Amino acid sequence: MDAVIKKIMPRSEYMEKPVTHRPSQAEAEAAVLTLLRWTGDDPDREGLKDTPKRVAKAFLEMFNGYDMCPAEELGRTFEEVAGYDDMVIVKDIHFHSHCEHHMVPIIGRAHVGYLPDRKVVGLSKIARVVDIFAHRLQTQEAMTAQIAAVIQEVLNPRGVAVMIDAEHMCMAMRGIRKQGSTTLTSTFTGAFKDSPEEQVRFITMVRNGLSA
Ligand SMILES: Nc1nc2c(ncn2[C@@H]2O[C@H](COP(=O)(O)OP(=O)(O)OP(=O)(O)O)[C@@H](O)[C@H]2O)c(=O)[nH]1
Ligand SMILES: [Zn+2]
Repeated sequence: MDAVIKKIMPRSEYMEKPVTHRPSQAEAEAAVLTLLRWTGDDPDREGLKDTPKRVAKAFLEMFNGYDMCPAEELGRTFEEVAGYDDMVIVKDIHFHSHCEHHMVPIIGRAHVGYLPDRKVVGLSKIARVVDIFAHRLQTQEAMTAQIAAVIQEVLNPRGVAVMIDAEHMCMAMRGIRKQGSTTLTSTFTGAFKDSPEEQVRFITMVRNGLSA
């Protein structure tokens, strides 16, 4: 597995744990204090006294995707699946991310399918990969492509399909202020890319829960 990860790392930096040069906790707290002042509030008042510390801690949790390697999650595979080689879809994977433009939430659901080539991966690992990428600053397009690419490269299935349906709070809370508008993105690789029928089957199964 290490060899596989090493092989893909130079090509796909986002698949490894990105190198980060984090500031100190004190620097992070000072930055939050500045932003509190930027809101117009008084950072010295009782209710805000511990907020810089809490926000710095919350950031470590919400952005823990920078400390994890999505390729590693897909390392353990199973081959004893009684010859099953048809589509596997994990749908409705709810996630919270943050847009890289405004650092406000993206709330959505990912649907991930693949066509196994002899081996399958634990279902939870697909959701873990979604979470790792979600816990980094994102655009929806990049997140969709990254999930598909890491599954394709590490698992090497016959094809991968990823669809994301998400609401961007930067469009709801500010700016254009459109509530309830959602964005759909999809990436298809391998047999999904080559075959419109496989794409339709994926979309139908995601939408209906059953194939047509
Ligand atoms: N393509 C894409 N755009 C995004 C995503 N998240 C946020 N955006 C958009 O990024 C754009 C940034 O536009 P800018 O004009 O640089 O910034 P802005 O003045 O804050 O834009 P407004 O949101 O229109 O007020 C906006 O149109 C956002 O809607 C995403 O995941 N994908
Ligand atoms: Zn945004």
